Amino acid sequence: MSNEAVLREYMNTRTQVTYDDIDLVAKYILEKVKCRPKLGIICGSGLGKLADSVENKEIIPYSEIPGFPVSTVPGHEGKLVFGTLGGKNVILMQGRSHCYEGYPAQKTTLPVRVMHLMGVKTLFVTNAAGGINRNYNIGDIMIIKDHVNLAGFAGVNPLVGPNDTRFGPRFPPMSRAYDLNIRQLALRLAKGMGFGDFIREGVYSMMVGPNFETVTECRLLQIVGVDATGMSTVPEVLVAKHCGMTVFGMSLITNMVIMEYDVENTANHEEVLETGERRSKDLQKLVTAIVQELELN
Ligand SMILES: O=P(O)(O)O[C@H]1O[C@H](CO)[C@@H](O)[C@H]1O
Ligand code: HPA
Repeated sequence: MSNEAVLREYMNTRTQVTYDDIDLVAKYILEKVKCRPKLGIICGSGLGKLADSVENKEIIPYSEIPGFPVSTVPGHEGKLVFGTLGGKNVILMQGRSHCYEGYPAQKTTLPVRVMHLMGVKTLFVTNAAGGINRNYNIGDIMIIKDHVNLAGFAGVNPLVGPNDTRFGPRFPPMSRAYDLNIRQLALRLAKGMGFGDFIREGVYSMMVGPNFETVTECRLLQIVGVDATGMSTVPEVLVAKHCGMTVFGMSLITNMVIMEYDVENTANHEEVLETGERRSKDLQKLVTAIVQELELN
């Protein structure tokens, strides 16, 4: 059996993935590409077109990477795209996996730890989300200033389990998860591009899904100060902060959640993908401009 096959079989049988396992995966990927990225970008539902802005692409499908979770959801292509964006070396995840697909939170976030061991210091997370804030509109871009880990209230947290301090501390702080400097930069650039009418800053919450929320759940989220809700991102941010990364996040408001009982319309994934398609050029422009101005450490 080739070394690659041995690694694949080994990773597929792991229940508790260790630091050394993740290091093997990081080294496996680095052997396949020339690019050495300092910035990672995760593309949410229907937002994979961000990869169109990447130059000098080197692509690896997730299915070829031992131990990598493969997304089963439409709108998540499942490719790692390396290259340059805004003059910086980046690794872009064209699609993500989610806990509702049946993956434990530790597995959905494995790519973040892999990026960390590959030398990535800054992580951009993007997602499609339902608007809770009644002042928001479909197509708004929300810079994430904080999150509520509702999944965590139910015990879904990728940091549960033995802690390896080579990644980070047992009790990581989470009060300043989303980098203020990048948020301010993004806001300034968005306004400069004429996006002032649809750029927002707000709080994201995550429930596991896969069902969309009930009316009362949405009303509850509104009461606690949530502006937009989804089924991803939070586990990735927890793992990224745990290993000391700088994090920046944006939600595309793809639909407004249903807040009235007994109305006919319902949330649906098709609308989510359509809005992603409609805003994809603006998002590409904004992300590229932010990356261009960013000082990466
Ligand atoms: O969070 P991303 O991956 O953007 O996807 C969002 O869109 C899907 C629902 O339409 C859910 O997976 C939700 O989390
Ligand atoms: O309304 C929503 N709820 C949860 N996740 C979502 N992802 C896109 N829209 C939504």
